Amino acid sequence: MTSQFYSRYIPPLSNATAPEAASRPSKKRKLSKSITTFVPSQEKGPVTKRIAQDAVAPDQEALLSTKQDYVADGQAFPLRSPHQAVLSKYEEAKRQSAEKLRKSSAIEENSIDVQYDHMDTEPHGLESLPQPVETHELPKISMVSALPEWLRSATHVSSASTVPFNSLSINEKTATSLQEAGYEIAFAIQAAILPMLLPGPEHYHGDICISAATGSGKTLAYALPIVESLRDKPVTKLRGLIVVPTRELISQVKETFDLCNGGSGLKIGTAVGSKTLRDEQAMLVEEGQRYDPEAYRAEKKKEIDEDEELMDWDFEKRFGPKDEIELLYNHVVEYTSKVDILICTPGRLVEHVEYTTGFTLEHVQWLVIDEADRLLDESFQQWIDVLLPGLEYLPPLDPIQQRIADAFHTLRRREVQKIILSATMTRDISKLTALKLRRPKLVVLEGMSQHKPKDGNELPWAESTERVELPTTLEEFGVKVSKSNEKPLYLIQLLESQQGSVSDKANVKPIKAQESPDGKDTSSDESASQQANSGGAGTVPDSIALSSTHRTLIFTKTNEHATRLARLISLLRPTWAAKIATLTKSTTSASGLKALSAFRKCKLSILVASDRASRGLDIPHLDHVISYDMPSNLTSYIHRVGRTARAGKAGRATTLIADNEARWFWNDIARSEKVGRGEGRKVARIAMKLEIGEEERRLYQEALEKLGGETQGRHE
Ligand SMILES: Nc1ncnc2c1ncn2[C@@H]1O[C@H](COP(=O)(O)OP(=O)(O)OP(=O)(O)O)[C@@H](O)[C@H]1O
Repeated sequence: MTSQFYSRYIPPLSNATAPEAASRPSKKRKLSKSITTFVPSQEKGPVTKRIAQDAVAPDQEALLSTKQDYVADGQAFPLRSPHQAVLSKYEEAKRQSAEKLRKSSAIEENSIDVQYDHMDTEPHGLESLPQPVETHELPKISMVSALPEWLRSATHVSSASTVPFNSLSINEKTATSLQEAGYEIAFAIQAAILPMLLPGPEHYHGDICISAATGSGKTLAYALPIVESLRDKPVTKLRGLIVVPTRELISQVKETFDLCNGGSGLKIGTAVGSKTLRDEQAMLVEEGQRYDPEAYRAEKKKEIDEDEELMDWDFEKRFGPKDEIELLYNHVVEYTSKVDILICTPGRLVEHVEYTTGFTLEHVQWLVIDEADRLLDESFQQWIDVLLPGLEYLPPLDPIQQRIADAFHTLRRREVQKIILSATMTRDISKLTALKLRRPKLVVLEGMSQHKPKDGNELPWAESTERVELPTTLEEFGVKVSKSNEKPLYLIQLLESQQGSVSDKANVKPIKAQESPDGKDTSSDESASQQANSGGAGTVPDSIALSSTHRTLIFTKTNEHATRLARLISLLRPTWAAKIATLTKSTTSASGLKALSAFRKCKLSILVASDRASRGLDIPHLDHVISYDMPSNLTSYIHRVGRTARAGKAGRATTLIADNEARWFWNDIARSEKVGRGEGRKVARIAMKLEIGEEERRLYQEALEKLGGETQGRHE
């Protein structure tokens, strides 16, 4: 309405029609400039007046056009100041532009009318337009201060604080079996955790999260107290539940439990998924019968339930026919657990909770989640949502117990001791909250390195809990690969370099990283290649045999890459073929375990694996980990290299770095402030000059073609 009103009354700009023009909301107002003019006043002394070019009242305009007087508060004042000349020029310019505007307005009049009909504009005076309220930037909150108190105030354990096992209150039989296995001294994380979990004055009443480097002995830190607490239980019930991410880890964790179990008679079971569910069910739950006339009568009443029939039908379809047991008169079926402790993957656990009749979590007292960050990252059939209700479930009391409970207002609550562990423990509170931890405590194993950020200040104590520690005995190297299509040849040369006697042929030489005062690594490719040994064999070194004691674990980015790389190595070095195996997600459980076992026993020298093998695997005396493909992130790097240099032993980790990966690797891995390394340790650059002759190159091409043909054949 307003705009229509204005459009109808907008006259062409002229002195005579100036009143309407002055009050019309002009599109050009946006462009208007304010001019401050100094005007002397006879009565009040000098006054300052603002003139808006397009908002001049008609009477003012008329006066202004005389170039003699000026208007203030509706009154005309003669201009007498020394600025008169300047003002006159301004007035002349203004007059000319008003003239121009009038002409163009006359032409555009109609169209302006149309535009104004549709414009929702409001008249506006000279007062300043409302501006957005100035906001003050909120003070930055550090990530650490946003964490709950228990995550900020972790208990820090020095890696030097080890104690003999016999100083801890553990059973004599357990101590003996540990001693027989060569375990005399409890590692630092064990020395810290065992008193918190074993009965005694230092026992901690609450859940414990543990962040400690790879190979620091976390498995024993939880296995030992669980066995100690359950060893005297007269009846077998499922009381301990250990959840790990992979099948390979299950058998490894079981070995540690077996070690602690010496003479306790506890039954330790596993749910791996390598057997059929039905076979596994038979191993976990015993079906028997109990004399109970009352329950028998109740059972009879609810027989032939349609829902039950449907459930049974579904069950049989999926798992095969159910074994029916012949029930004696006045007897009911009774299920009992065949295991005290169960080690399982989350997927298999969910299947047993959902489909195994008689499988119950109602007696579980210990829950361990190993490699917690990985398990919490992946939902695995919402395993936590299936698990936790089972751990919170309270069986109904019999009438007498119920009356006593009511009389004393007893609050019934399950107290399951939860232990959450990882070398790269998550501080993601949303993930940890899902575990419903009770009075949680975070225990962090510190490295030997005293971390100092680049500015020389000590990190705030809490912030350092974000760091991950690498084993202090680990040596790390980075090898630049100039041409990524020759990466397999670099790998072969690297593998040959470690076979003792041939090391001098391999043309490998560590380069001391040259650190500039600002911490930047200045060692260039040029300097690297200059320092490299220029000699080389230049022929096909097919006579080089793999050392029978030296083992290398090679990581690739996918299962497919691992399989192809293992095959390519075999094609390039046929004499090695019998000493190479792969471990990937697609490897069957049985063959994976077989390969691992052979690798552990040094029957295999090279294991090519995907990241499936990067978590938790313990291969004693593994010499070398090679990241053939770059790890996807820092966490993955930490776990990969952590397969070596375990339990205080020496170990090496080498990463092959393509040109486009170099910046990320050196900045985010090698020089990351989030990583704690042993005193004075840093990732060393290795200059490796590829020394291959024409014959080797030809063989390489042939091998690639053969591999390509095989892969194609597989996909056809
Ligand atoms: N007190 C000890 N004395 C000697 N060896 C030990 C002791 N405790 C553990 N070990 C050995 O140390 C190795 C590493 O232990 P473990 O696998 O528990 O490490 P971890 O901290 O769980 O590592 P990761 O984070 O990689 O899973 C194993 O070979 C184990 O047998």
